[in-house]
Amino acid sequence: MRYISTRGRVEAKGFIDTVLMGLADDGGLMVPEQIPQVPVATLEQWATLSYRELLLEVFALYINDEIPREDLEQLVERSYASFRHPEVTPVKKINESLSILELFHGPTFAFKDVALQFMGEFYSYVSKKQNEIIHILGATSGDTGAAAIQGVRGKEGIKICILHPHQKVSKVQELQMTTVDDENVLNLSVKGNFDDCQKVIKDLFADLDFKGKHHLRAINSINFVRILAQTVYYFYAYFRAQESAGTKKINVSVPSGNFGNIFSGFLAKKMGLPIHKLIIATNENNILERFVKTGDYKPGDFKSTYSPSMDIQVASNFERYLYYFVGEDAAKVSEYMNNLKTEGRIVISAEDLQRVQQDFEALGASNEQCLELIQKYKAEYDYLLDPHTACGIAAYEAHNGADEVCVTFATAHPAKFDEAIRLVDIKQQFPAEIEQLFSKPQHQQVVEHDEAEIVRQLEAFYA
Ligand SMILES: Cc1ncc(COP(=O)(O)O)c(C=O)c1O
Ligand SMILES: N[C@@H](CCOP(=O)(O)O)C(=O)O
Repeated sequence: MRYISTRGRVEAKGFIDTVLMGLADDGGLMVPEQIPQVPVATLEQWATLSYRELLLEVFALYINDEIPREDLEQLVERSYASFRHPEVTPVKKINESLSILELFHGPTFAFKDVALQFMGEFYSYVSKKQNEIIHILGATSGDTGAAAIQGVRGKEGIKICILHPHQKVSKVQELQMTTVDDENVLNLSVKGNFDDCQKVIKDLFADLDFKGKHHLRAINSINFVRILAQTVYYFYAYFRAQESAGTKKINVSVPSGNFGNIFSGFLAKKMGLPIHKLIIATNENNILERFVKTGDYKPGDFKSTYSPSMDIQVASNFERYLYYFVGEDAAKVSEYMNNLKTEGRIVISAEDLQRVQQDFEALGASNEQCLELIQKYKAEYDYLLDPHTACGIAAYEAHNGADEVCVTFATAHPAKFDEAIRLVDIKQQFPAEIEQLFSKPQHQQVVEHDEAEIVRQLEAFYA
């Protein structure tokens, strides 16, 4: 398998080089040259595999022989040894039409651990095997940063710098990132929002001299390996839902911001997994909902909500979807992305919108809906939703049809977002791993939203 850029101006690469490249050198995102197809007979065989076995099968379709099978098995073992649940991502049945895929059993209690524990091991492997310098640079609205730091803290040959928006992440997210005292970790708390942080890192990755000089590597979902690792749990969730769905169609409802998680579902669907609808759940930052309903992709005003990890206007992975939407025409993607830059929007025709709506439904939940659902599910099912998952439930309730079942993704543990949980007078007990963070000293540099200042910090750190 070779990988190419959505903008068509990068020579095809193998898997390891694609991961090391992160953002494509022409500013696009890397995608596989062809999406591997999984026949129905293979899906039937995969249906009983464990999470780890499934991962090996999915990855085998994408990495050729660049990582020997035994090495991959060890990477997988090490990656998921830190998970607190033997199934890695268990599925809980809530009622006849709803199950919840719990993606928060990793070390930092959010879905990001699933891909980033693997990525930490992968970078460590490549650093040792190929003597590569790994200087990670990432942006976070709270969860990616915590998971990435946890995945590589103290690892030889690796340094990591994470930009997070100052005072716009939850207290637990901030503590998870900033109480780490390993010397290979730098936290920059940027006076701006997540979109500002993401733009800075995209600019720096697009500056090929800077990227090359400092050996910059990406951990955000601009990196294709993140997408691939997230694809595995779509298969796992589908197979669990299938066990009791009978003849009903299976939907997934996915709390979304940067469009990485749901794009992994789109990829799984394109590989042949017969998911019926991909339901995009956002909060009041509802650019994705507006696109699915009207065909107008236009960043709006940034809003701070109770689900801060999804406070995102510019959804990074939307470009990967566009690539498939326009029939893998890189010139057309470049034109659309240029429109976004110069005119501030991408508009598609009513006819094309119907194609979008064949795959996707969408809902942007309000802050009030989010709190109501946290209360309702606690009262009716004794299940405590985190506010992001509550947005997923709102979208499931709005869009799941009578002959359909839905797996809603629980993307974070409620303990990470106690600010919202307290508003509905629910007192939760923190897991010990989170409780102990409150007594630790924090390490972070607060910086202006100023690229030159951030560059100075990075040059000193990576030297
Ligand atoms: C808890 C949580 N839910 C949902 C999302 C949205 O996922 P994505 O950015 O992949 O769309 C994020 C952040 O990305 C998150 O941290
Ligand atoms: N919500 C994310 C935002 C970054 O998304 P990514 O999937 O591109 O890493 C976060 O928690 O940081």
